[in-house]
Amino acid sequence: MTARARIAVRRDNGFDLNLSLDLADGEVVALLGPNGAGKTTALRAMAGLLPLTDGRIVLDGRVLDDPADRVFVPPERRSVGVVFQDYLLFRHMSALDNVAFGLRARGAGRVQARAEALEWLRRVDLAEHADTRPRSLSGGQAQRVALARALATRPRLLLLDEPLAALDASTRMQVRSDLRHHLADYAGSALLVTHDPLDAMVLADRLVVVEDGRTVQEGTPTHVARHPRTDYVASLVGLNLYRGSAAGTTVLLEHGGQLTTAHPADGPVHIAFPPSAVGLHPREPDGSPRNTWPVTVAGIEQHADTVRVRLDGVPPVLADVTTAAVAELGLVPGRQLWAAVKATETRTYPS
Ligand SMILES: Nc1ncnc2c1ncn2[C@@H]1O[C@H](COP(=O)(O)OP(=O)(O)OP(=O)(O)O)[C@@H](O)[C@H]1O
Repeated sequence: MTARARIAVRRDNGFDLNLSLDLADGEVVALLGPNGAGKTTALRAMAGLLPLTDGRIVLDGRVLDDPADRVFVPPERRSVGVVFQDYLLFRHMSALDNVAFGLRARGAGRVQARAEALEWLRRVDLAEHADTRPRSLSGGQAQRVALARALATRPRLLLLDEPLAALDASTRMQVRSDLRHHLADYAGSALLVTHDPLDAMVLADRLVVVEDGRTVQEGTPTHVARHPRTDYVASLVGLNLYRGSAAGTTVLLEHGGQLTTAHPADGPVHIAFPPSAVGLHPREPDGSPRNTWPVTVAGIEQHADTVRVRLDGVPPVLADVTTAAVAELGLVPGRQLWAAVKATETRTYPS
């Protein structure tokens, strides 16, 4: 285990963070949660930018913060690299000097620091921009300089605070994929703070979902996606999630309606299916043993490749459709349709 932390921090406004985080060697953990959940607070505590109120942070067997024992190792003496949301590059320094800075601060000589910095810029494909100042770099390039700077000191723990948030959608996809490769090559552990589920799903080995200062769910992305425990997690990973009571393959939903599932169960369950599993029809579909019910379009949102349609009904449901279907079905708020979901597309698990 590289890092083991129990983080308790109380902020001036009464916000109270209390979570445990363990990170194994080479593991990428995403801290996922809505605004104000406490993700950045947790990351800042790990970095040493915010002292713990209570708890303990241990990295490679070394105690970094333990208020009860009056131990506090300052940020520059922790083997921790940080990539901030806005990168915090030094504007008056070239890309090369930005990367060399951390190495210099840790005692490397000027020539050696610059040589190593250049090597890191090469790894992130930016050697030709070594002399460029941050303001002349694109968002994606600045992000890579920030990553190179954080990795150059070979930290045991890499902290990334919304590392893709400042990028536009198309750059983001590419940088996300690059980042995934860099993280795969990185031997230490990484903690990624994000409120973007896709970043978390793509980049992390494990998700820790935080709401209001507490962990609400933890697990591999697949597990969390299939077994979301809260509405937030369900909507986050794009799942329709209902609580209900199962009797065989019939689930009576807590807030009305019923669904048929392919997997018999008994007692309280969660039942979930992805928005992509929901078919929308102008009239009641006949024949097949499906779940069908009348719905009304409540809202339409354009996503990367699909359009997500929010539908009122019993139960309410999210459906992902193609842009073509929006026109074909005349999808506008208020439009009445039928939703259909195959029993085999649903998943149930004990609640
Ligand atoms: N510098 C600060 N001083 C006092 N309270 C703060 C400070 N920064 C944040 N907080 C409070 O701490 C709580 C958690 O904020 P934090 O930034 O950690 O959440 P977050 O999950 O990272 O949210 P976001 O996704 O918006 O960055 C909030 O109630 C916030 O108002």
